[in-house]
Amino acid sequence: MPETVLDAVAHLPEWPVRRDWGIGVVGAGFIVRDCHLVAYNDAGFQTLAITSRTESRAREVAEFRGVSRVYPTVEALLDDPEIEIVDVAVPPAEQPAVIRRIVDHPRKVRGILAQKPLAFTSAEAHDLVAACDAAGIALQVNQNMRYDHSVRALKALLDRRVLGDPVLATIELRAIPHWMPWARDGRSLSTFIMSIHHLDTFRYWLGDPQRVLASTRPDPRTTFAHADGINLAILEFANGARASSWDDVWSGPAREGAGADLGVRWRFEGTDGLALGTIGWPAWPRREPSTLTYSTRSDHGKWHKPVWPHAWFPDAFAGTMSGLMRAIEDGSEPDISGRDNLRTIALCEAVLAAASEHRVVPFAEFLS
Ligand SMILES: NC(=O)C1=CN([C@@H]2O[C@H](COP(=O)(O)OP(=O)(O)OC[C@H]3O[C@@H](n4cnc5c(N)ncnc54)[C@H](OP(=O)(O)O)[C@@H]3O)[C@@H](O)[C@H]2O)C=CC1
Ligand SMILES: O=C1CO[C@H](CO)[C@@H](O)[C@@H]1O
Repeated sequence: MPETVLDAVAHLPEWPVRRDWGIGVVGAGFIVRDCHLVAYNDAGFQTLAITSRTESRAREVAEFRGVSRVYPTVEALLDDPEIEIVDVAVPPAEQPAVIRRIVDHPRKVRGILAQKPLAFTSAEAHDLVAACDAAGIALQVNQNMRYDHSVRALKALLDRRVLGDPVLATIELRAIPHWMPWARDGRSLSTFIMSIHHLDTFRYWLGDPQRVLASTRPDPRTTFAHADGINLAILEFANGARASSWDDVWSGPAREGAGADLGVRWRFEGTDGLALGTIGWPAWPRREPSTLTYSTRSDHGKWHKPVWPHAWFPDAFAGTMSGLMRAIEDGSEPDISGRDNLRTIALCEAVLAAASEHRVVPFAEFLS
């Protein structure tokens, strides 16, 4: 049996050699102000400049978080010779055009960290990956649940086969995302904005599935028109493993006077062991660390309960940036590259098709 005790840093990112790569940020909204810039400051990363659609908002965020340069446009930011990495955090419908402006600029930066979803269709995501390739710019996608500390620690256990052969993985989200105004204009609501985190996490833990089953219904609280609110998905893998996410963005009338039972719980069962996790994000803005508890046949009923102070929001945001910096240093493909993310976008497409057409969808149908 493999050693069942996790090493003390299994839940953390591998850090780059240089932490002072010059970062320029596009967007000055919630996620930049309260997660990206906080996590980068904590990690010792160097955010040199920011630009956004509304310059005054960029200026406010820059002053609040200590970013010294504010530029009126993406192009002005790209003209700054010290900007090596561009961190894009604009609404999904705006993102492809911003990435194309970065790629088309005469001065080529070394890397782009794009938000999830990379795009709302596979075709657009493919175009963006090809454009970054042609420009020689490394593209990383901010699927930062892979850097949630419980999710990452489980991956370390799986890599060491501590739990044996994978049997069943589940993620149960009973939480209420704060949908931004831009969320109403997309092709999809929950699938491409929230479920994408869990679908990507299943790919990180288990690889690509063979088939997808799914069902969706609108969430009774969300007043704007949407098809995919509450999402139930089942993934079938070639090795026999199954994964299922219940993305319950309604969670009952918890905001309307009923008692609330909110949380994100996951569970992974293998032939030799069982792991249970929680993701503390629903407590945001309170920092609630994610947790992991696991036990194997050789533990004779005892549980391992590593404890750490880190939380998905904001700490995991340093991990995805770190992955991009390491790839630039090594000249290798980023760990959550645009190319890898095409498969997560394909999985979102498969879930949407399975749910809306009421059929079992082969994953390969959306790979091209
Ligand atoms: N990985 C994760 O865990 C998370 C990812 N996200 C992603 O981050 C992105 C931003 O979300 P969030 O911060 O919540 O949204 P906000 O609406 O709070 O912020 C969006 C920001 O982008 C700016 N913006 C919009 N269009 C452009 C443009 N064309 N060029 C430059 N700036 C532009 C807005 O400017 P203005 O001030 O004028 O509106 C605003 O500052 C989304 O893609 C979302 O999916 C969000 C939460 C978590
Ligand atoms: O990725 C995400 C996770 O949480 C956010 C805040 O509720 C969502 O809006 C979002 O886009």
